Parts: sequence; C-alpha cells; structure tokens
Amino acid sequence: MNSTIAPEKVCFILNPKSGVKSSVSVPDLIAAHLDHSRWAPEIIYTQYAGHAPQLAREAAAAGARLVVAVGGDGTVNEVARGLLGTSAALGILPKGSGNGLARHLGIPLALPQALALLNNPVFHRIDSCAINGHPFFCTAGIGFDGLVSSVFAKSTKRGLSSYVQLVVREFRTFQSEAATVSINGKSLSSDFFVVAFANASQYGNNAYIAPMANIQDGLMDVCLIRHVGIAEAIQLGYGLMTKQIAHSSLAEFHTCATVRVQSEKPQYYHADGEFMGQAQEFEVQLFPESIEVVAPLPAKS
Ligand SMILES: Nc1ncnc2c1ncn2[C@@H]1O[C@H](COP(=O)(O)OP(=O)(O)OP(=O)(O)O)[C@@H](O)[C@H]1O
Repeated sequence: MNSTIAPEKVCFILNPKSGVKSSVSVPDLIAAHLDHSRWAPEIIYTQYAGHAPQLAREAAAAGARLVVAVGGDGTVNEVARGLLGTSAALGILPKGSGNGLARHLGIPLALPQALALLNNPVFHRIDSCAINGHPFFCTAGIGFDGLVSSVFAKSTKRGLSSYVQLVVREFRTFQSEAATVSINGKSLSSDFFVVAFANASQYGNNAYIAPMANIQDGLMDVCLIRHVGIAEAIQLGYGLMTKQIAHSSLAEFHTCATVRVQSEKPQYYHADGEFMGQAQEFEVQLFPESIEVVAPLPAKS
C-alpha cells in the first residue's frame, strides 16, 4: 500500500441482533484484519430495526467510500437501501443466519476472510429491485414465501433448523391463492404456491430458488410454482438445496425487468426475507446496475 495516500473512510454498521449467538467480537476482528493504511474505520451499532438505512445514508454523506453491513440479509437490505443514489459502495460481513446475498456474491462467510477482501477491494455495480416500492437486492416473494417471512418475523429463534421446522408446520395449513401474473406481455393465471422474484440466485443457506440468476444482467428471474401437495413440496425442497429446481417440472421460470401480479385475495409478501405486509396487487421492478458492491464477482464482459 502506498503510505502517501490517506486511508479512505469505511463505516461498519453492525446489527447486534442478527444471526445465531456468537462470542466473536467484530470490533476486535476489524482491528486485527482490516488494513488500516487502506481504510479508516468507524463502527456503528443499530439501535432498532429499521435504523440502518439512515445510518448508511449519513455515513455516505459524511464521505465514507464504503459502508459495510454486518449482519444477515435484513441488515444488508437496510444498509443497501440507504446507499441507493449515493456514491458509497456496499460491503458485507456476513453474520446472519441465511446470508443469501453474501453467498451469491462469493463473499467468504468467515469474517477474517471477508475483511481481507475489503483490503484490496474490487468494486462492481449490481442490479437491485423493488416490490411495491420496497427495495430488495437478493429475493422477494409472495405466497408461501411471504407467509413464512411473516411467521419468522414473530419468532425469536434463528438458524436453519428453526427455519425448516417452521416451514414444515406452516405448509400443513397453507392455502394457495388464485392470482394472475403479467409478464413479458403474457397473463398467467393459477393458484400459486409461490411467486418468487430473484435478483440473486438464492434465499440464503444455499437454498437456490433461481440457480441461473445473474445479478448484473439487467433482468430478474421470476419463479412460478403452482399449487403443490406434500410429495411435490418435498421434491421442491430437494430441488432448492441441489439447484435441481432449475430443471423441475414444478417450477416455471421467466426473466424480465418488470412484472405485475394481481391476486384475488390479499397475500403476504417479503423483500429479502423481511415481512412486508399484505397486498392484492404487486408491481416488481428491476433497476440495472443501481448499487456498487465489493465482491469477488468475475469482471463483466
Ligand atoms: N438494534 C436492533 N434491534 C433489534 N432488531 C434489529 C436491530 N438492528 C436491526 N434489527 C433487525 O434485525 C432483523 C434481523 O436481521 P438480519 O436479517 O440481519 O439477521 P438474520 O435474520 O439473523 O439473518 P438472515 O436474514 O441472513 O437470515 C432485521 O429485521 C433488522 O431490521
């Protein structure tokens, strides 16, 4: 590193509630693994859910070149949302339970390695999306996806096994709703179990809803899953974990930049796994190359 160049500002925004409990001290890791000749760090803790967008915006306005979300996809969503339209880039120290965007971008899950990545940063622009105006960077969805996010939001348990238990319990009583998906000039009507919108390929925990999704191609991948029974749901679960869903007859894929869904009844929906409420009409839009990230993505050809 050239010692005549002053270190640039980096702000770490840390969600103390994300992920499963751990004794790791993030400030200690930053002190040990960040190159302090490259970066001048500031560490800020969120005080409440929904605090991080404001913190990220303030950090960018104060001149941070990089704002690092320390947490899971909910925290990444909040920080990234705050950075839209600013000149600061997003970094991720994955400390959540699912870490979908970090996994998609190839960011190491081990925090020392994730910090090392920031020392020689490679900046890439990626797409972002919004569902009914709520930005998302990884996935959003309606139907069973949305229901699971609403129940998980009320649960204090985190981690993969709690999530799987919850999915199995909720599946027993879930009713698919009739809806029409308008996409690329076609109208597709059915009782949908899930309508998922993928900017990145996975929900988190390597559960791939759209294994072929490219976060830099200016298109989202829409995955339509019609009403399923228990045997098919098990097949889908297997397909999610093995990427085989891409070839499953149970899932239909489309790529587009905008999509509309009109449901007969209100449906729960989520953005990056965070429960967003209920709606009957949905508009999902993609914004190409709308945010810069530090990630080991291959260079864009
Ligand atoms: N200080 C805070 N107190 C309470 N909740 C917070 C605080 N800061 C952030 N949150 C909320 O914590 C929630 C969970 O965070 P996050 O998604 O990062 O972790 P996770 O659920 O463990 O990870 P993942 O989404 O990868 O599974 C988010 O909804 C976020 O808004």
